[in-house]
Amino acid sequence: MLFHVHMTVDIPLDLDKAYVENLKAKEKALSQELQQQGKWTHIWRIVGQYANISIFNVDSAGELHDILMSLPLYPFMQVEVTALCQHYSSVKNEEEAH
Ligand SMILES: O=C(O)CC1=CCC(=O)O1
Repeated sequence: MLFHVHMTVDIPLDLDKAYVENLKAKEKALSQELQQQGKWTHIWRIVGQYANISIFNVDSAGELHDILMSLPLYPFMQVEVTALCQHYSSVKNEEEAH
């Protein structure tokens, strides 16, 4: 199942800098692990915002939920999830679309 996920990060300015850098490093490591596994297939920075647009390819909505909850920066994120399915005009088959 494909999901479009819009993550907006808002970290309080008074948090300890080392703590924040550690969270970001953990976030990056987990994100890259999930990308290597083919579960987090795209991540794009939204220009001018501390936000990203990502595409996830997971087995279920529940799996996506668990992944999002496990993100180290999750407590400081607003997350909007949109479920995707194949458009009838798409020239790609479902596998290629991933
Ligand atoms: O910086 C962000 O957009 C938040 C984030 C998600 C994965 C990652 O490495 O950073």
